[in-house]
Amino acid sequence: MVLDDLGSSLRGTLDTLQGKSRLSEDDVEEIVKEIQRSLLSADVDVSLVMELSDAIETRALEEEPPGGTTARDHVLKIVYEELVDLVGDSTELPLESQTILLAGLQGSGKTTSAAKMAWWFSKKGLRPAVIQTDTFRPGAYDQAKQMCERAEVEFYGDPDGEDPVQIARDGLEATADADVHIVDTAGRHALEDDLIAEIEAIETAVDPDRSLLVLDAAIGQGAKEQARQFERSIGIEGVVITKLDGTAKGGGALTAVNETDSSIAFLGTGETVQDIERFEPSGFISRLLGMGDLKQLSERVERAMAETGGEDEDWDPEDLLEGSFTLKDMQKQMETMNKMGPLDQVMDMIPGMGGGMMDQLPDDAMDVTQNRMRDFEVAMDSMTDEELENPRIIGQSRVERIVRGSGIEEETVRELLEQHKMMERTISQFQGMGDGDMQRMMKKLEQGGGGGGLGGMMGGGKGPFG
Ligand SMILES: Nc1nc2c(ncn2[C@@H]2O[C@H](COP(=O)(O)OP(=O)(O)OP(=O)(O)O)[C@@H](O)[C@H]2O)c(=O)[nH]1
Repeated sequence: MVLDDLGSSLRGTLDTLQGKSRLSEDDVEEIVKEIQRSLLSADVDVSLVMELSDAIETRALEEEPPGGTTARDHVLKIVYEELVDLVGDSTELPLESQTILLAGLQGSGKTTSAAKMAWWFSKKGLRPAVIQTDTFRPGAYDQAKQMCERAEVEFYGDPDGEDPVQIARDGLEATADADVHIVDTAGRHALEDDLIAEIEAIETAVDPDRSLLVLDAAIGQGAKEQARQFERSIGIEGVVITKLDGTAKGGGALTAVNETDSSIAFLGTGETVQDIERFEPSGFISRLLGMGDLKQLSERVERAMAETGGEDEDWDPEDLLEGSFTLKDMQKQMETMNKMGPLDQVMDMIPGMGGGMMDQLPDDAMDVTQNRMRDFEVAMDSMTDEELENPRIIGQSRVERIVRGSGIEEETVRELLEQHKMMERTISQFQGMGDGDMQRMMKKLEQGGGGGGLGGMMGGGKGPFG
């Protein structure tokens, strides 16, 4: 993901400041060098890098750390603030009726992003429609239609149409009842004159409230020229950076933002329609620096809760804080987690568990965890309602029956029961807490305490990463 290397190398450098209360010039020089190296290797424009590193250097040397602040925290705060400043605010996107035009080169992810954005607006309670005007790439129509079906949003396209401008006009008319119109356009391998002429004509026809440039995170310095041309022809209000789930560097996209004097609107983090995040500078940089992103996490939890809770009227997540924590509750929690997306993305958002901690995990740790969760679910499917409600009654003979019924190894079934006990203990600590206690607990989490719950799922019932 963008500047990923910056996060881990910076953490390493900052760790050498542990215990110091003041920064020396050498310390600052070392940190600034590390930041420059990471940003340049992530394809961030040289002048941007110099601007940022100068600002960090000046502030780190001149600003007095507030009393009681360690040198490490002081410099971390400065780096955080300057990076937030570098990536800029997110593109303004009022939750109201609007027309959005998507532009970009072939394969940048426009069609995928159109469906994802429509899904995102639909989750915000608006009625979106995607209009596909790509008459250039065979297959674009079917792809857009299928993705919109998956996103459960309205779609307009004309597989036999030859004039993209006419399709755009017809599309706006046919979907007049929708609030948000997202107009997808054709891409080309390179910025050719006919692509520019076509998109200008579409822009004139649909008169969008905002035009967004879709950029693959893998784009390097080429982003600059591309951004400049699109800016000149249609005006760019925001950038959508796609494929951030890959190994791409992302620095080129930051350059494009700077070049068009625009901002980042959305981040694409996978191939399915839900893999989209609204760009939030502070959360994004926190995550990058391994400080978690509570806002994205709570959005995901809420969405997943709405989906899992909605299917089962007997289950209310709030009950967790009252009655006993049963295996059924645990099963629901696991379903919720599955709906939240890949575990590594989720863990990155948990304060104290992202960044540095993730780096220490072996690459296959996440697969193991996903497999473990699947095994747990299969084992639970072989339990009776009585056992799920009251796991304490599960003795040796019941364990043997579950093993026979599910085909899951006895050791795994026992691990599941252990895991449940551990989570039950954690939940019981939350029970009976007042709001003030809750806030203190959240604060502790923000400062890096793990705890049971989600983290407890990671290890063999021995706590986070055990
Ligand atoms: N991993 C990953 N893949 C993505 C993401 N966004 C798009 N893709 C993939 O990138 C490829 C190209 O995406 P499209 O949406 O077809 O790109 P496009 O810009 O519409 O392409 P044209 O219509 O040819 O201009 C597809 O295989 C998508 O599945 C993302 O955020 N992550």
